[in-house]
Amino acid sequence: MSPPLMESSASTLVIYPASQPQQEPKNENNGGIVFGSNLQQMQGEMPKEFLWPSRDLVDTTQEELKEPLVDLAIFKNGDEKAIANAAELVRTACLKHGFFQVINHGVDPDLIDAAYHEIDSIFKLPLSKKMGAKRKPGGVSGYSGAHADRYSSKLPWKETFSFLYDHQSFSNSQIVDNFKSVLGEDLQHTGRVYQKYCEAMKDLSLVIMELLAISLGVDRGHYRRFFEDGDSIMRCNYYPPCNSANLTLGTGPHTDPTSLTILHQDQVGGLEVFVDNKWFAVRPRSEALVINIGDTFMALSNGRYKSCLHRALVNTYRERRSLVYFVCPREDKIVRPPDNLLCRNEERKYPDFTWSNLFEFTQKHYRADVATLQSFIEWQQCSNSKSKPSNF
Ligand SMILES: C=C1C[C@]23C[C@H]1CC[C@H]2[C@]1(C)CCC[C@@](C)(C(=O)O)[C@H]1[C@@H]3C(=O)O
Ligand SMILES: O=C(O)CCC(=O)C(=O)O
Ligand SMILES: [Fe+2]
Repeated sequence: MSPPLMESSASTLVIYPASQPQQEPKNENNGGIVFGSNLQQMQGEMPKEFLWPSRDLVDTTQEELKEPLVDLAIFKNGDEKAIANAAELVRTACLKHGFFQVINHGVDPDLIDAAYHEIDSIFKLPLSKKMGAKRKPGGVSGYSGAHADRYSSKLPWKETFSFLYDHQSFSNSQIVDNFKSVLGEDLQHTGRVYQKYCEAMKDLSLVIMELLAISLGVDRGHYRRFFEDGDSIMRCNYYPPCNSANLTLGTGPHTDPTSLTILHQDQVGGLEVFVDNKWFAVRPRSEALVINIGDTFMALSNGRYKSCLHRALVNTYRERRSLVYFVCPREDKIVRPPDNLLCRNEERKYPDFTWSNLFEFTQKHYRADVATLQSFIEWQQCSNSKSKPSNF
């Protein structure tokens, strides 16, 4: 029996109750919502699973944040005074909200364009093909339609495709191989584009790590060395247009559990950051990359640098895309601030943890939100007790 479609006129998505509930692990949604961009636009009332509480929706100021634009050309010129000035800009932004943008970052604009082009190659695939590449429970890699297999409420109005990037892989075709195996030979070129994109992101992330170290006054190479052998995550986001855009969110309010996020958004706009108790729009700048501090870097700086609280709105008329590279350490690395960051008698804000533990927490026990790190620390502390915090 084929599933009854709740579909209507032109373009973007279909949502249908599945005919048979599938065997899903605990916390996985059995409601049968399937969200696919290449099918038909649902009309009428918004399914209740996509409704977000008004406290998460309101208060957008429409104002743009005057965040610093950090010019990375200084690293090419080697002008130490300019580097110190840039580090000061970064420090001020990270102490306050954990967000800045970089220009002259060295990533080829044609590569960014190609990466956008390949977002379409992925999401315009038939739904059956995308479902064949579906993320496995407990892992982050693969296709996800509205995270409907994981959650049953506050579904994000988006499709995502994620994959891991091992900084130290001996193979220079790890992503090409991954695309071929999960999406087929036809997506080989897409894999090649993202292979190059991730290589460029890795190089850039290490430059930013150096700038962060300078800005915190620790050994300049400390964070660069810490992340050199990391295991990062690349995610392509596709947000279909939504005729009830004011009732839902593309990505709900959250801080990234990862270390540093390097994000490019298209010209539609929708990314917002929370500063001084208000949501501010981040103006899309094609020449810039957005940098967010994540929870793991907040811990590495002993809480000095704020993990950036942000969200993504959807648009009534236009589809939106973003390219997100989440910088992560190697999974078994102990996350702890460098000794020479801590002043005499300064208390540690967070106990030691490994990235693999925090990652697992976000995939198996907790839906990343505005309080992930604190909830993780409490969970770790009482991991032998029965009352573990959970927001599932
Ligand atoms: C460790 C991770 C959890 C998320 C994927 C990676 C990096 C960022 C996280 C995420 C994007 C933060 C917002 C909520 C989330 C559920 C999402 O909307 O996609 C998060 C990711 C996830 O668990 O899939
Ligand atoms: O699409 C965006 O602009 C934001 C996405 C985001 O915050 C995320 O994927 O973590
Ligand atoms: Fe994010």
